[in-house]
Order: sequence, then C-alpha cells, then structure tokens
Amino acid sequence: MDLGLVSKDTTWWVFTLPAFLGSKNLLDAYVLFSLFIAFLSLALISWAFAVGGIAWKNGRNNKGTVPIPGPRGLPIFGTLFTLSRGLAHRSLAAMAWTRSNTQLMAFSLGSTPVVISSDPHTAKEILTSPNFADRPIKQSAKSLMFSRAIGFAPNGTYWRLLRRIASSHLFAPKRIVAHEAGRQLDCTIMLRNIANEQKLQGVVSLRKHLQFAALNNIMGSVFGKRYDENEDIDELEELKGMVREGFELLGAFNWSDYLPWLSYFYDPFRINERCLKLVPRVRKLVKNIIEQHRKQNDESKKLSDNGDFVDVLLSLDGDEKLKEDDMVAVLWEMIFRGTDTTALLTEWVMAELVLHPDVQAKLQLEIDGAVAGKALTDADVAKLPYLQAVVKETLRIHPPGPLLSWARLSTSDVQLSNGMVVPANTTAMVNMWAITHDPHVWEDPLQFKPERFLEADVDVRGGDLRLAPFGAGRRVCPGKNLGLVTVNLWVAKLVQHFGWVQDSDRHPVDLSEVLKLSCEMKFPLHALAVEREGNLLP
Ligand code: HEM
Repeated sequence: MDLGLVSKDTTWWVFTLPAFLGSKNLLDAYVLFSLFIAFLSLALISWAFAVGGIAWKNGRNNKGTVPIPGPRGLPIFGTLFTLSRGLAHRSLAAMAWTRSNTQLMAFSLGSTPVVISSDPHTAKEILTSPNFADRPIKQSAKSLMFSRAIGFAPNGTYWRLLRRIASSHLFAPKRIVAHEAGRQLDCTIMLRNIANEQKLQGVVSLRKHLQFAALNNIMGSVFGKRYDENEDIDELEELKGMVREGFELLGAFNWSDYLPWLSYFYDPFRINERCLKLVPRVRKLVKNIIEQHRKQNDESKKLSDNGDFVDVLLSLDGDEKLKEDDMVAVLWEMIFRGTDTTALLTEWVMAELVLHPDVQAKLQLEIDGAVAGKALTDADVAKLPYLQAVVKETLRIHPPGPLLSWARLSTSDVQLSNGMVVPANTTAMVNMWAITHDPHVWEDPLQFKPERFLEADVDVRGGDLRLAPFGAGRRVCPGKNLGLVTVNLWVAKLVQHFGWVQDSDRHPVDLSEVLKLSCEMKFPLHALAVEREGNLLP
C-alpha cells in the first residue's frame, strides 16, 4: 500500500527551495544570490585546503619547476595549533619525515606563508642566501625595542653597522680573551655555592647556580657590573624580574602575530600591556648605567680590551656612533641572548654527563692529564678535544634553538637548486633538531656518543649545516665564540672539581624538554656533587 509518504517527484526541491528561501521562482535574484554565496563558500573552503594551507593560495608554491609540498592545515588557522603548543620542533620533524617533505615543506600560520627545511642542503641555501637576511618581527619584539637591536633590525645600513660593531668591537677575539677573568670569577663563586649546597642539602639543584653565573657574567661583559647574591638583593630581584618578564613576553606564542584581526578582542597574555609596562623599566635601568659610565668618563677603560660593552658603544665616533635609544636596545638584547643560552646548554651537558658516568670519567681523565689539579684556563680548555666533543654532542642532541630561535624572511623570489622557488615575503625556518636527529645524516642519532666528533671533526659555528646550532650566513649568532668559550670553561671546571652522580631515588634525571624562547630541561637537573680529591676549590 502506498501511503504517499515518499514523493516520487524528484523535482520537488525546485519548488521547496525557493519556498524555503522565500521566493516563488528559482531564478529570483535572491535565490541566485544565495547560490552565489554557497559557491563562494565552497571556493573559499577549497582555497583554505590548498597545498600548504590558506596562505599558499593562487599557486604561490608552484612558481618553480618543482612545487613546494606541504600539509593543508585548517581553514583560517593553517598549522597554527601545531606550533602554538608542545614541542613544535618534534611535531614539524614528524610531519616532514612522514610526508617525505624534508627538503622543504610549505605550511600556513594563519595568514603567514611559511617554509621549513629539515635538510642540510636546503638549510644552507636558505641561511646563507642574502635574500633571506631579514627576519619577520613579532609584535612583542617590536614593542620591546628589539627592532633597533641586532637580532630583529631589518637587513640594511643600520643592521650592517651593528654587525660590524659586534664583530670588530663587542665580540672581537681579544675582547673575549680579556673577559676571561670575569668568566673565572663567576665560575669560582658558582663552585663554592655548589659545594655549600651539597653540604647543606645533600644534593645540588644546578640550574639556579648556572643562571646566576650566566646573568652575572653577561652583566659584567655588557655593563661592567656584577651582583652579590647576599648584598644586592633588591637590585638583583628587580633585574631578574625584568629579564624573566622579557623572556616570557618574547617566548609567548602570540596568536595575533599570525591572525592580526584577533588583536582587537583576544590578548590572553596581555602582551601589549605588559610590554608597555616593561619598556620604561628597562630604559631607566640601562640609561642609568650609561649615565654612570659617562660620568666616570674613564678614557683608559674605553680604549682597553677589558672595557665593557657600554664603554665600547660610548667610545664609537663618526658613522659608528649610536643614538642613546639604539644603545639601550642593543645592550638589552645582549642580556637576553647571552643569559639563558649559556646556562641551559651547560645544564644539558651536565645532565648527559650524569647519565653517562663513563663519558664523565673519560673527560676527567683528559682534564687531569692536561692540568693535574691546577686552575684551568681558556687556553687549557682549547686543547681538550674530548671536552669539545662532549659539548658538540650535546649541541647535536639538544640544540638550544631547535628551530634556530628566530626565523628568516625572503626579500624576493628565491630559486633553490632543487627547482623550488620560495616567493618573496615568505617566512623561512630551519628545523635544526630534525637535521641533527635524522638517521640519514647522523648514525645512531639518538645515542649520546661524543666519540663521533673525535673520528670526524665538524665545524659547529655555521660552516657545516649538519650541525649548525648557531645558525649560518650573514645572521649567524655573533655571540657564538663567547657562548662556546664560556660553556667549555664552566663544564671543564664543574667536572674537574666534582664527580656528578645521579640521585636515582629522589631526583632521577629526566631529559624531557620544554620549548620556550629556547629549549630547556623541563625538570631542572639535580645531582650529587662529590668533591674530587686533589682538586681543591679555588
Ligand atoms: C650557547 C649559546 C648560544 C646559542 C646556541 C645561540 C644561538 C643563536 C641562533 C640559532 C641564532 C640565529 C642565527 C641565524 O638566524 O642564523 C642566534 C642569533 C643571535 N645571537 Fe646567539 N646563541 C648563543 C649565544 C649568544 C650570546 C652569548 C650572545 C650575545 C651576548 C648572542 C647574541 C645573538 C644575537 C645578537 C643574534 C642575532 C643575530 C642577527 O640577527 O644578526 N648569542 N643565536
């Protein structure tokens, strides 16, 4: 029996749709408009799902003979969620490996087109090309004056001037040598504090000692000022607070950097407001220090290699002379770049040494053989190949900037040797972590084996892209020599004076990572520091 519940007339929608839309005829303008909107939405959705995501619309990734492959991501957001939380270097490496997109992968961060290389050859082409010498600037960096400092100043006359000042004055080899006394002093204080903590607590939490030594060391080099933990309590707290706040603001993932319209109603970390509060505090502190240097007007200090960075900047003349606000930006950036990188790299080295007692013993043998209980100097350290190998292996397994900290920006269309073309105004990243963990590049990449660097030496200062933790090319880290000399000396002295033993029951070593401005140990390292006979503390 036919109950008439099912319409046999397949054209029913021709009448119901116009009725539903309030029209009598499908050809009504209103219906046509609705269909047009539906069509547009469909087009928008398919555009949103283009290869590489929304920011790669109109075949932007098809300019070369070989298109740049990449994940489609979500409409509007692209791959933002992958980068905004967790360990972005690992997620991006997994994505590149599973899709076989290691040479270059295109993706979208909101409306920003991004390419990422997880391969030494393309990485070298990107980092060393003059067409990638710019950086995309984050809102917080701009608000915190960093667009006038070396790291974010756009490629041009001003940035080239800053790089020249950095290489011929601030980080000149003779100045690094002249600052050895400061490195030794900060290390001596650290060793004594460690011995005290071991006596009082029965275990040492190393991070705070390293952070204090690194902060004091960079304050000494930059401002010629060192703090006493017991006497300068308030001043030190204010400084630490400012550095902490700056790190948080620069390290925070700001959605508005990629979705600018969001800034009108969504700023969960109150980034703008906090930057506006921090800048006057920084200006006041740095300007006071500059003023003190001006008053002292110590000509001999300005001309000697022992002078601090303020002395150097004040002594510049003619074309090289900087305005006071630019000096504040340059000096403050040094505090940021120099503090956490040295401390957290040393902590990673020490964690690996605690986990590998055989490596630690071999290192102690090398040091004892070279200096036999005497005070170690930079010159001694430079002659310890196994120490260099241990630090390099740590840089390989735990690069402090796994995505090389801050990205690059293409200033014109760039043709790569593999046939791909990166269009102008594309953010370019290098996943150094993916390269240093790639089994096609490194044998047994997950194993901590410093010996690999004794068999074949590798230049970690930007010459070999299989391991370039300081970046490469024109924007390579200008502080790389200072950073390496400090970490090498401190690690050598830490293992010369103490045997570092795992506190297995209370604080087993955990190598989990957390990615902030740099990638650091999620759980601070705790270990037993056993004083070594015949190596009295300085
Ligand atoms: C273990 C220590 C360090 C590591 C791993 C490190 C790593 C890096 C990396 C990966 C870059 C980006 C390079 C590129 O884009 O190719 C960079 C840039 C930079 N670093 Fe370092 N760094 C360290 C220590 C330092 C120190 C001690 C200072 C200064 C006191 C410093 C100052 C800078 C500056 C100013 C830039 C920006 C350069 C530019 O854009 O022209 N770094 N660093």
